[in-house]
Amino acid sequence: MGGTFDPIHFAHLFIAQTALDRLELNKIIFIPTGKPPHKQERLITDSYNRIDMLNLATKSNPKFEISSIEINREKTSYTIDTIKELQLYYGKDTDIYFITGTDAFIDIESWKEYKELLSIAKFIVMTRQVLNSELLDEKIELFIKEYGANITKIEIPTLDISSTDIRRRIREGNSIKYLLPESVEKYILKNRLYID
Ligand SMILES: Nc1ncnc2c1ncn2[C@@H]1O[C@H](COP(=O)(O)OP(=O)(O)OP(=O)(O)O)[C@@H](O)[C@H]1O
Ligand SMILES: O=C(O)c1ccc[n+]([C@@H]2O[C@H](COP(=O)([O-])O)[C@@H](O)[C@H]2O)c1
Repeated sequence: MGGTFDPIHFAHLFIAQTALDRLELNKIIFIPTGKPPHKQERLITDSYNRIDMLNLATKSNPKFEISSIEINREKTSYTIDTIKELQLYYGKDTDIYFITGTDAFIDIESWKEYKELLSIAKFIVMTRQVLNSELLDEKIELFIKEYGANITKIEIPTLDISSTDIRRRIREGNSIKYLLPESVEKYILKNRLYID
């Protein structure tokens, strides 16, 4: 599961656990982006802080792992490069799924080499609000027909949590309690993240 995770919050953890359960996966790998292709207009928090928060949030779940493969890449993080690297590492007999929310997936045609990506990677797409669900379904159908894509859409209860909202709350001096794990909340306060 790729993401900026700036910071990780309960919706991320919930969709990861839902994917794990529904598809009976062996594990979830959280892959924080190094230089995200679609978020270059804003300054992303240092990768070591985002990794620290991921560690705190996932440490109680033995099926959750974190990978630094995108962080360690000098260049922009593209999902196609990540999938190819993972496929090489785990071998052909391992099924690898890329987990994403519908808000990210609906723009996949703007991703690097998206046609090839859709043909080599399996996707798990989690519903998220702010979405034209008819358009999404049309796209999924087209991708399956045109590129032989393997896409599993999972309907989840709407979770109105985002990293953007959490950062805004901190800037405005509001509480972020119950939107993310307490250990992550404490880490953010201690390290004075997102204050300006
Ligand atoms: N509330 C949510 N419901 C469903 N999917 C989510 C939710 N929050 C994040 N995701 C998905 O998790 C992945 C990683 O998300 P990301 O790290 O960009 O978090 P975000 O909350 O969307 O961040 P930001 O607000 O900074 O854009 C993306 O595929 C995104 O669609
Ligand atoms: O590969 C691409 O071109 C590409 C473009 C946009 C987003 N992604 C990936 O999609 C995931 C979710 O992105 P985001 O911006 O919602 O955090 C994250 O792993 C990004 O690297 C990938």
